[in-house]
Amino acid sequence: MPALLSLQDIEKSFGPNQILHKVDFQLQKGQVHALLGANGAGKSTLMKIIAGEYTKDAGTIEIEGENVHITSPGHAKRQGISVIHQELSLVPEFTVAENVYLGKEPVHGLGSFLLFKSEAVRKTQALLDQYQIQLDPHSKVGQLSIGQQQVVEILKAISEDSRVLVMDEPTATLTAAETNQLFEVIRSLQSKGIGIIYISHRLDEIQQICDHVTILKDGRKTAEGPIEEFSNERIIECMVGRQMDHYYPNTAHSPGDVILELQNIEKNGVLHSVSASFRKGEIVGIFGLLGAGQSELLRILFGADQADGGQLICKGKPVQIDSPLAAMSQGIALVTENRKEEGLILELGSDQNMTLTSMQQFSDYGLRNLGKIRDVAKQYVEKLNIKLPGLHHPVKHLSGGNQQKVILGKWLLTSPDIILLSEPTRGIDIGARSEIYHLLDQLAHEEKAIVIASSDVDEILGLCDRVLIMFRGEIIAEVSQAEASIELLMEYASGARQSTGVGG
Ligand SMILES: Nc1ncnc2c1ncn2[C@@H]1O[C@H](COP(=O)(O)OP(=O)(O)OP(=O)(O)O)[C@@H](O)[C@H]1O
Repeated sequence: MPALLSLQDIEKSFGPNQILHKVDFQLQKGQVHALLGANGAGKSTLMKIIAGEYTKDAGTIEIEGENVHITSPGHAKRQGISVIHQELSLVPEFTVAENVYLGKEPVHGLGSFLLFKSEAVRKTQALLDQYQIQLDPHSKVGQLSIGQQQVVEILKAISEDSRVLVMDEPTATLTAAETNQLFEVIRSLQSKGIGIIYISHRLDEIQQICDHVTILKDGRKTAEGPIEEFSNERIIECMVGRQMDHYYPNTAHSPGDVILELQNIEKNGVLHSVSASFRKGEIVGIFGLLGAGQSELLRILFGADQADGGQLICKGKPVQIDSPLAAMSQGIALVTENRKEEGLILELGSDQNMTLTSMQQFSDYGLRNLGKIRDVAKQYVEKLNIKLPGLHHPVKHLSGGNQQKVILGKWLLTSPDIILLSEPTRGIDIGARSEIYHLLDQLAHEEKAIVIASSDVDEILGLCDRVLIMFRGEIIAEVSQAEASIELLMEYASGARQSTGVGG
């Protein structure tokens, strides 16, 4: 039987840079096929070719044995190929059914429009039944969770008879429970013969949901086969080209004086009586499910949002942090989750982007020291393993993960005393993650206070000296690295285990 989708010898260049080199990829019916590779390896470029967003320079594409020449996104859709992007394209004011059948409504006449609406509900319900998905076709999409909204996107794709679904980091913004629900939907699609190309940097998920892997490195396929043949170690080796002995640094820190103290921080409806203290030279994790208040807390500490009550004490003095500028003058930096929106000037190169925020460091008598800028940028490009054609190359052309690394580099360069990070490795490949963990460890040894809010349990357990766990806007427990385990963290974070009465 021919493969559902077969790519052979695909090549693609942008200007002088060849991005894909004779890449082969075969997707079978009912397969969940992981497409893996470090940031910049070429995964998105390959997917954009099958989605009709880019045209290939060479190679062939076959769908169920038939040669196709995909010319546009519309054409790819008609061939049964759909991409579920991270940024969803739904209309929040419309119902589930209206969103699924959006764009297919009749143009003329109220009568036929009303008929269309009831037809849309009927057809959506039929799809929900067919795939055994629990969702009300009448619900307004804006009121659904992100996980449910993603399911609506999937329904939209299958309503158009998609046979190939590309999912790009589908769980990046999902809670653990939503991830499990998504996996159930994926299994149901799989059982009906739909093929899924699954892109993710989370190896635990890949082992759980995928049955086949293809790995790219620098635009070349380095390995392919059933998931059973791939341990995490082997996957990493194929991705980064070497073994990784010490993924986490695992060095002991010796925390010094308290540098930042939070006393009863309140934010109406979001945070309740949050007290904590952070010391020089330690890495503290803040763990909670999505919406537990951890990112809001960091925004308040950085002055991006204002608290409604409570007190902050920085370096022994009560302080008012009412703007990011005020935070920066106290030596506080925040690497946010929305790195793309908040972080880059797309037309500028990585050197400029990384050094803009810490310009004083790179100026001599008011003039920019271009040599210094270049040297420091180069150093961080190496440290963070940023893949780019050149330091001046506009960051808009970098892969998503590499853009994130540039922003991370920018903040690390401001030489802060207190570094707050929200989901610091989301979208970042495994090799670079490890580099970042080692860098943060080194910064802790240089007496910086590091605070990481993350929903990645593995990262919290592997990196942090102690963990504060948030549930519904409160810190309900504090556990040391020695005590922490996935089960314990999840029990607290889900509310199944009660508070240990922390505070202070
Ligand atoms: N439109 C473009 N113009 C120039 N270069 C591009 C363009 N799109 C992608 N590239 C380059 O192609 C390479 C591969 O990028 P791609 O986005 O395919 O990587 P990826 O494997 O999806 O990475 P990530 O995990 O970071 O998303 C990168 O070096 C990127 O700079």
